[in-house]
Amino acid sequence: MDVVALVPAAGRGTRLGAGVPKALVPVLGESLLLRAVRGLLHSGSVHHVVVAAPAEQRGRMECELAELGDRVQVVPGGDERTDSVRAALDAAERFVPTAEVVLVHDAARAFTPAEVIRAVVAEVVAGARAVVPVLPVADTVKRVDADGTVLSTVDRSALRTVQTPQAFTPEVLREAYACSQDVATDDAGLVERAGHPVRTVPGHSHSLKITTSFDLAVAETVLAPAHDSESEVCAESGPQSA
Ligand SMILES: Nc1ccn([C@@H]2O[C@H](COP(=O)(O)OP(=O)(O)OP(=O)(O)O)[C@@H](O)[C@H]2O)c(=O)n1
Ligand SMILES: C[C@](O)(CO)[C@H](O)COP(=O)(O)O
Repeated sequence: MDVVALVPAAGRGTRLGAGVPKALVPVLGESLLLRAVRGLLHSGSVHHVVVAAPAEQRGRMECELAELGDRVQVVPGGDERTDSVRAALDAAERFVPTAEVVLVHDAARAFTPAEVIRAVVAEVVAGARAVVPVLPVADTVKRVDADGTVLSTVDRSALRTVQTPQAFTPEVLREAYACSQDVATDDAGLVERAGHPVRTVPGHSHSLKITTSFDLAVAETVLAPAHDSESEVCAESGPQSA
């Protein structure tokens, strides 16, 4: 099965406020972008990666990823995440027309464990057309009005927070993007609007989206050390396969 991952990395990182695009922010000496793309390829389930970069940072991101070889392409992204994914999807059709599974994975989720990547791919290989990793909601959730007064307490038992990588058949993702010019907060949202069922697999706390300076501190002290020691063990025991 030929698997391509699209990596939107064209965001500004406004909430992090690092002064450079978030994907280029280093954690223990390596950028979020390099960590995210290498994690996909080293999972053993992903064969090609198309990165959507800020247009003016395309060359810099190509240099950042050069060590990973020609299985990685970098294209200009867009103003919204959805625009960046659309640009990467168009490019993937040219670079990897043979792909049978397409993942979409935030560069900001640079510490996603390999087992999550392998799980979403396996679910599509097993017949699902769209798959997302999810976690249960740990806090009580309330609906509030514009003044901040509580309207109701939501039943959280059926609620899940959603991560990436999200996995699709190429046909379903293309159809979802062709059907809609809307901005969606995730890709599965467009697939849902196109009327297709979306399956879930367990997500992971280490797949945290690095959004704020607190998240970056968690990455430096917890996620990167754990990920780096796990990678050393995997390197010693050889590559994994899908
Ligand atoms: N126009 C955009 C906006 C976001 N992204 C990417 O989408 C992922 C998830 O977005 P988020 O974490 O919200 O990143 P930013 O948009 O950079 O964050 P902020 O809203 O704080 O600026 C990131 O890898 C980001 O680079 C993208 O490719 N193109
Ligand atoms: C796609 C996503 O990571 C799923 O949780 C998330 O919605 C992206 O967040 P953003 O702040 O809307 O870019």
